[in-house]
Amino acid sequence: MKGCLKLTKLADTVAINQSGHLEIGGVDSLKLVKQFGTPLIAYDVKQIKAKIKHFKQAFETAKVPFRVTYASKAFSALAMYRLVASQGLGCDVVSGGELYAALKGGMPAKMIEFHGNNKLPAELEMAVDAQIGCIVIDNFQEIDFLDEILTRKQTKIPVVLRVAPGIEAETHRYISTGQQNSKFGFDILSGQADQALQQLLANPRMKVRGVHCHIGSQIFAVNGFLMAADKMVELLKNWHDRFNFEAEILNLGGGFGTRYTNEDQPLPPEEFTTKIIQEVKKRIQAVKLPLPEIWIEPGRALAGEAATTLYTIGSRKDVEGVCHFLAVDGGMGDNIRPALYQAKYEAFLAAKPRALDEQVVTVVGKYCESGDVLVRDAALPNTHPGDILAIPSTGAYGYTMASNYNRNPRPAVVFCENGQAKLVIRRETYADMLNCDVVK
Ligand SMILES: Cc1ncc(COP(=O)(O)O)c(C=O)c1O
Ligand SMILES: N[C@@H](CCCC[NH3+])C(=O)O
Repeated sequence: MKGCLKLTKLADTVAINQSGHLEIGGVDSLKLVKQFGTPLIAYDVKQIKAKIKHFKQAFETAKVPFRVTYASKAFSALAMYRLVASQGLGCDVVSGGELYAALKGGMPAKMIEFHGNNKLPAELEMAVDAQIGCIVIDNFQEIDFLDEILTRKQTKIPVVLRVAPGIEAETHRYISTGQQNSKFGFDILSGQADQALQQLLANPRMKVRGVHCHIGSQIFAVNGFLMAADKMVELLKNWHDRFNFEAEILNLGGGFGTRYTNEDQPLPPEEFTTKIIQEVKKRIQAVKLPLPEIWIEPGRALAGEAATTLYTIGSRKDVEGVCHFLAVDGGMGDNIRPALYQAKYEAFLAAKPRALDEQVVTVVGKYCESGDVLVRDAALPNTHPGDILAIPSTGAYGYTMASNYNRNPRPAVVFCENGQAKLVIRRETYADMLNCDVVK
């Protein structure tokens, strides 16, 4: 492959400065590397703000009551909670650890909702003590745990009931959650959801504010969301007629697909959201119920495309006709997604993003696993040890799913905006990694 045209079309969001280098939030990526080292996860803050604005605008234009709740499992950092809170968003948390971080990050307690299929009693107690906005009830055991806590503390909490709407989302089966055999939420068909609602309505300490569903993640077709909306409105009508229940909130979850490679063509957030809003309005009007607040929970769609990971290229292994491996100084410890979901990414050189491709290689990490692959069949110009490789769209489920496997430290994270870079998570040190080893 000699001097081929670039095989990959760079995303529109990739900025190139006058030196021809990749620029992130107005900062030269090579300068970032000099200052902070690699691997480095660099966010363009303006991109996050723009995504937030587009989601909100869809609701504002439609003039419907709403809340956009950031699914913080996508990227849980104090700086991120602070940023999304400053833009008027709430957040969802799925563990005591995320709840702790959200509160420390300045997210108002009332703007937090708590998800999870096995919330521990201690986590529920933490949520009750903080008086968060609502607990999303997922199963019968949780009702019992929560009831015990509320009775002991002589207090109340708003709750939302999560159901599995029986929708098969078109995505990887590991990240599909709305189908009947999902581990999340109450099943509708078997009558478990009815039973849960009746139990909650009879409990004076839990105020049922609404219903929730989430069909899965990295979904491109809006159809699944529309089907879920239909199912949920049908359920609300049924519950209104049978139990006199009026929902204040209809939460349709997150899962909006984003661009990792050229193959991904997501609808813009405002278009996607507008279609969902229209469907809910139409269905609610048809059954003559008052329109509840519509909530959505984007995670990846806010954080994913905004970050690029910068790596330093190291060794390579070529066996003609057999394999071509190019290794970088990170890997599955900072991005497990290719190994876990066969997720696809693109790569280019930070110093010359538009240079002609000369080779096709498998970009691998430095971890002691053959599955430690970052990009399969990456078309790249000729590379040399020390060159900086950029992998875009790494802002969601990268850092939060990172590990210390092989005692490799987690990378640093910077927020870049208007030509300024701010370190928001420092690089882990070898000493950090021994913090929990109590036998020295
Ligand atoms: C309940 C819930 N809400 C929101 C999300 C966010 O998903 P995504 O990051 O794909 O938007 C998830 C993750 O799949 C989830 O489980
Ligand atoms: N972690 C997954 C998504 C799961 C979302 C949580 N339910 C990913 O990287 O795509």
